[in-house]
Amino acid sequence: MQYIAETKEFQITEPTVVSIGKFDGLHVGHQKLVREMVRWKEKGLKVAMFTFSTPPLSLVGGRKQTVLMTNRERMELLRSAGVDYLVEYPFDQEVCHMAPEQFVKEILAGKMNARVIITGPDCHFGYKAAGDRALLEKLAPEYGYQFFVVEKERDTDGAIISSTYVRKMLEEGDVKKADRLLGYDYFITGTVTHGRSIGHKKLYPTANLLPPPEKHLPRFGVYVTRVTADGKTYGGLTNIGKKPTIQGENPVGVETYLYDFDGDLYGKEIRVELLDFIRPEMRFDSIGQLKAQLDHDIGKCREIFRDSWIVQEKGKADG
Ligand SMILES: Cc1cc2nc3c(=O)[nH]c(=O)nc-3n(C[C@H](O)[C@H](O)[C@H](O)COP(=O)(O)O)c2cc1C
Ligand SMILES: Nc1ncnc2c1ncn2[C@@H]1O[C@H](COP(=O)(O)OP(=O)(O)OP(=O)(O)O)[C@@H](O)[C@H]1O
Repeated sequence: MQYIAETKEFQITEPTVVSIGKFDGLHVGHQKLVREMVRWKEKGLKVAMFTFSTPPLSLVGGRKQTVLMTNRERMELLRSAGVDYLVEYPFDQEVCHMAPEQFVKEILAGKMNARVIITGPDCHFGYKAAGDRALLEKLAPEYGYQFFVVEKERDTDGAIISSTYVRKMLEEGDVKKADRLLGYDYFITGTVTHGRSIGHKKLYPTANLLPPPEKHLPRFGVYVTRVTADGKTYGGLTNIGKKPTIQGENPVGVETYLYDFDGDLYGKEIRVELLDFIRPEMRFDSIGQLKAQLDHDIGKCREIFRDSWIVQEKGKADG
């Protein structure tokens, strides 16, 4: 896949099938759209995604806008979905003020070399987001592309799947639903760092990671997780939050106890996939009480991994 980021100076010469959007999380609705695009490969088109690069922590209405995926994670998922070109266009004043027709002419038909454009029904682009499906349809003959709309994929209860909806489910701690909407298990990756060493002295040893500031985190609490570290997969129990039992202001951390692991992960990159919500993060009156709760949580969840294929299956697949 060719990754074209932070530049406006590019020209795709191969004919393409193009879509526009944020594609945050690449949920099952996005995946349906991408599958429709990939079908055009047999007709000789390359799959090209037009997205805007999101600054690491953008402010929307004065509120920090977190994302399901960092730009790098999105790039990796789009690559494995079969995308040939990923354009992360700088989101600046010029493009914000571009007339919709000019956007179609210069960017979609021009730089992206679109012969086919596929979007959802609510696609918007250009100045004041005035460009829409009607305009794309109208301009198709003039700029020599075919235009198709993919209907919105819905959840089993009829709700339209969107990145906003997935973020909301995570905020409510409903990771099972979020995972279903995403079509894969929501994950957080990062490098294992040193905590305050209270864990291995008084509690349990844990692998701590500080998530990137833009990463959307679920409700603070304890989650059953699958952890990949050093090419191996482990069952885990992960606390996401600020450890209110421990004095002082702690940064938001993702801290995992790994089952059947005895080793050192400091400095290594790990991937923590969220499978189920166990309980909210709580403030205990003493470390002793927190320890009693951890004994209980760890014991209870060991059963989940013993009875389940979750970790073993992944282990087999990894060879
Ligand atoms: C499974 C699990 C559940 C946890 N639950 C809580 C909790 O409810 N409240 C809390 O204050 N800390 C909780 N913690 C965090 C502990 O306070 C933390 O492991 C300990 O302070 C060690 O931190 P350190 O690695 O920085 O030394 C939990 C940790 C784990 C692994
Ligand atoms: N559920 C869905 N089914 C099919 N296509 C979808 C679905 N959701 C979004 N799309 C399409 O994917 C493209 C990228 O959309 P975008 O990432 O902006 O959507 P979104 O998930 O609805 O995000 P947000 O919640 O931020 O509005 C658009 O063409 C959009 O219409």
